[in-house]
Amino acid sequence: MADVVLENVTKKFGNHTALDNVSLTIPNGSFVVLLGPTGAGKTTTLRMVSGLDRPDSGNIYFGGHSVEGHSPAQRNVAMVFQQYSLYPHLTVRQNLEFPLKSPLLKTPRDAIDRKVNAIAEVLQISHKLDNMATALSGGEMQRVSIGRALVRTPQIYLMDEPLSSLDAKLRADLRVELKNIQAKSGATLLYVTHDQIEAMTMATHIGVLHEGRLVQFGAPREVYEHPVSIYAATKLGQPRINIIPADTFPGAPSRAAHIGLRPEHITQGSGQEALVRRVEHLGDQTRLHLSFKKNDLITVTDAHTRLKSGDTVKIQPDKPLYFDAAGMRLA
Ligand SMILES: Nc1ncnc2c1ncn2[C@@H]1O[C@H](COP(=O)(O)OP(=O)(O)OP(=O)(O)O)[C@@H](O)[C@H]1O
Repeated sequence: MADVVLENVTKKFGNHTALDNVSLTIPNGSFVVLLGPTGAGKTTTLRMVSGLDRPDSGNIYFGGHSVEGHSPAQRNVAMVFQQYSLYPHLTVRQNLEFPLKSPLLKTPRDAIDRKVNAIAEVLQISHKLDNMATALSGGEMQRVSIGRALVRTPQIYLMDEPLSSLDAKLRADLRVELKNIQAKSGATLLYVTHDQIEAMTMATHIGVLHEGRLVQFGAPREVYEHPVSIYAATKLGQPRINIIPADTFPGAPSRAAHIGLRPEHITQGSGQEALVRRVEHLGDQTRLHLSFKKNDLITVTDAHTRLKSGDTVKIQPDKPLYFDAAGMRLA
């Protein structure tokens, strides 16, 4: 494994710029998650690193060496796509051992068996090893695709929404397992998702893409606590950050046009009165939907709150973030 570096990478399709001068370092052993809405350039970034596609300008380096013109095999990358791609005429076991049976690798039979059994266990498909790949559910096929990447030791794993077709329970299990595998093995991952829980829980670094530009790159907490813009702030946090006019609460700097308040940064019990519009009990957490000076706000409160719709509650901001009229963060 090695540092993977993108340097001023630009990619156009016709006159549409899919990636605009992106520079990014994926440190050896890191788990980098790319976040952004559809069309932001996440998959294109992955394809540039994989060698499936070539940048129009800019360079890509693996371990300090340019990989210009190198195929995915020469780059030694392992890819998992949103949609499984298995060999239908092979069993699950044969699919999983396929990458290890390359004549170049000369992996001994018992090592192949050990690896395949271990990965099958992690992915909860041990009981299906002798099934044909086509005799599986969609979620099982996707697990085999992930497994086929994980049996390898590539320079970098490239994963494009690998968990999106799985049900919630399996998704949560695999999130933990993928993170464990990466942390233990020191593997380097570049991972695309729309799911911010995946991003927050697995990433060592998050890259936020906006219309082909990398607008922020940093640790999940850093992006969460110090977003560079409203756009970046809204990519993390569930419920979403509240964005309200700067004069809603006193104390905003003169250039501020908006205040950003994370739901947990609205203190209750003192301050000004807000109207409770709705109380959402989620079990471990209760969300309050408030109306305050014509703004809708969402905050979190005690799971056993007695508040109900129509009540009033005093609120004040804690750790407000300020943004200018263009949505850029003010220091
Ligand atoms: N082969 C292609 N031909 C033409 N346009 C393309 C091609 N691949 C991507 N694009 C365009 O480039 C832009 C970035 O696409 P990309 O697939 O990287 O977005 P994304 O962030 O991965 O989105 P999604 O979350 O929907 O997968 C989009 O506007 C897309 O339509």
